[in-house]
Amino acid sequence: MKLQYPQLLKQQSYVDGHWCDADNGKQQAVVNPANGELLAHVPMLGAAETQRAIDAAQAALAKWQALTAKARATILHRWFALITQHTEDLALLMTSEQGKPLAEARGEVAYAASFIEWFAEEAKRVYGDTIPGHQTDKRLLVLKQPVGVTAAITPWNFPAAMITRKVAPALAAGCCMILKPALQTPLTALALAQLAEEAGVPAGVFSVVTGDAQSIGKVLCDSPVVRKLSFTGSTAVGKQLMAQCAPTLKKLSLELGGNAPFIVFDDADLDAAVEGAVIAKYRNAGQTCVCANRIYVHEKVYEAFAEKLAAKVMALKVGAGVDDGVVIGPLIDAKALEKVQTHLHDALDKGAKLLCGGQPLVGNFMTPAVLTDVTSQMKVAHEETFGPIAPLFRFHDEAEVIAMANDTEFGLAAYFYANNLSRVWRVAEALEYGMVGINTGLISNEVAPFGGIKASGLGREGSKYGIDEYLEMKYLCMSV
Ligand SMILES: NC(=O)c1ccc[n+]([C@@H]2O[C@H](COP(=O)([O-])OP(=O)(O)OC[C@H]3O[C@@H](n4cnc5c(N)ncnc54)[C@H](O)[C@@H]3O)[C@@H](O)[C@H]2O)c1
Ligand SMILES: O=C[C@H](O)CS(=O)(=O)O
Repeated sequence: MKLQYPQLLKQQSYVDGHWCDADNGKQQAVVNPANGELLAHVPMLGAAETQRAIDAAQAALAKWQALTAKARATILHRWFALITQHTEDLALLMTSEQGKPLAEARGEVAYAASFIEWFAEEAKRVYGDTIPGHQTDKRLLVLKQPVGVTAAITPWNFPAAMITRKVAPALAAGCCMILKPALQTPLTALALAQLAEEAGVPAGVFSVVTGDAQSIGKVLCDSPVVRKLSFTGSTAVGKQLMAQCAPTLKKLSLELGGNAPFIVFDDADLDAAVEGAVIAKYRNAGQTCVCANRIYVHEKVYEAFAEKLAAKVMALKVGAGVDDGVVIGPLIDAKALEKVQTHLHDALDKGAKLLCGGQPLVGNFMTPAVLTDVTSQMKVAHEETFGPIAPLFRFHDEAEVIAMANDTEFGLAAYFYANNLSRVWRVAEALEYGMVGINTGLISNEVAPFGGIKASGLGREGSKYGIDEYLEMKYLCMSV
C-alpha cells in the first residue's frame, strides 16, 4: 500500500496527544479482505489505556469548551481541509482494509469530511432561549452547554463517515471524545486522528483506542466521567451497550441495524426504479445499514422490473476495490460471505428462483444476485442480509405492501417509487421508518437527520439536529 503521505499509515493508537503501543505490547493484524494480505498491525489496548484516555479527555475539557465556537470551528475547518487534501491516501487505506471500490472510498472520504465542515458551522449556531417570565420579577433563560466527555464505538462498513458523524458534532459542541473503531478497519480512524492532530485538535480532546472491544467498551460504559455514548453497529450490540450504560445514566445515540423495504408501484418509472434499486442494494457490496433488504414489486410490473434489474446487475464488475471499473468488492470476511450464502440457499430451498449471480468466488467475493418468487417465509424477509442479494417479492395492492413493508422490528430506511401524488403522501406517512427515499435510492447526506426508530436505534446524526446529541439544556430562573 503506497501512500503519497506515508505518515498517514499509523500502527499505534492515539491517546492524550501521544501515539502509543499497548501496555503489554499486544497487537492485532489488519488484513485486506480482497486477498488476505497483511496491511499493518495496531495495538490491542485494554482497560488501563482506555482509562488514561478518559482521564486525558477530562483534563482537556475545560480549556476546549472555553474556546469560542469560532475558535473550535477554525480547527474543524482545518481538519476538513486536510482530509480533503489527502483524499487519495485515505481512500486507498479504506479500500485496503474494508474492500470497497476506490470510487466509493473517495466518495466516503468526501461524505466523512462533509460532517466536519457542516458541524464547524453548526458550532456557531448553538442558540439558547429567553422565555417570557411567569412572574413580573422573573427572567427565564435556556442555555445549551456541552455534555462533556463522550465516547464513540463505530462499525467497519463506513470506516471514515461513521466516525466523523460523531466526532465532528462532539468537538463542535465543546465535548471531548474517545473513539473505539472497528477492529477490521482501524487504519482509516488512525489516519483521521493524525490529520486532527495536524489541524490543531488539542491533546486529550480526541483519542483513538484500538483493541479489545469488550474490555474497552466496559471501561467506557462503566465510567461516570463519560456522559454520553454514541454507537453505530448491530442492534444486538447496541442493546448490550445500552444496558451497560444504564448504571451511569449516559446520554445515548444508537444507529443500529436495518431491514429496508424498496417498493415499486405500478405507476413507477421502471428505469429510474432499477437505477435506484442498484444503488440502494449493491452500494458497498450490500454492506450498508440502509441497503434495500426486501424489494417489493407490483404484480403488473414484476417481470419487466426483474428483467431490467438482472440485466444491470449482471453488468456489475466484481473484484478488488483497487482495480479499474470494479463496482462490487469483497465482503468483509468469510463469516459475512457465509451468512449471505445461507440467506441465498435458504430462499432457494423454500422456492425462490435465482435470476442471476449468487456464485461464491475465490476469497470473500460473490457475484451480485437477483432472486424472484421470494416470500415472507424466507430469512431474507426478516433478517438483515448485509450482502449483494436482491430478493424480489410480488404485491397486489397498496395496503398489502405497506403491511409487509412495516412487518419488521427495524425502522431505519425505506424506499418507494411512485408518481401519483396522493399515493406518495399516503405511503410516505404510513411507512414506519426514520428515513424514506421517494423515487431515489440514495438518501444519506450531512444536512438531513440520519437515524431510525424501533430496533434501528435512538437519536439522529447530521443535520441541525445532530449537535443536540452533544448538548445539555440548562434553564435559568432569575429574580430581578
Ligand atoms: N444505523 C447505522 O447508521 C449503521 C451504520 C453502519 C452499520 N450499522 C449496523 O452495524 C452492523 C454491522 O457492523 P458491525 O458488524 O461492525 O457491527 P457490530 O455491532 O458487530 O460492531 C460495531 C462496533 O461495536 C464493537 N463491539 C462489538 N461488540 C462489542 C461489545 N460487546 N462492547 C463494545 N463494543 C463492541 C465492534 O468492535 C465495532 O467497533 C449491521 O447491523 C449494520 O446494520 C448501522
Ligand atoms: O451503513 C450505513 C451508513 O450510515 C452509511 S450511509 O450513511 O448510508 O452512507
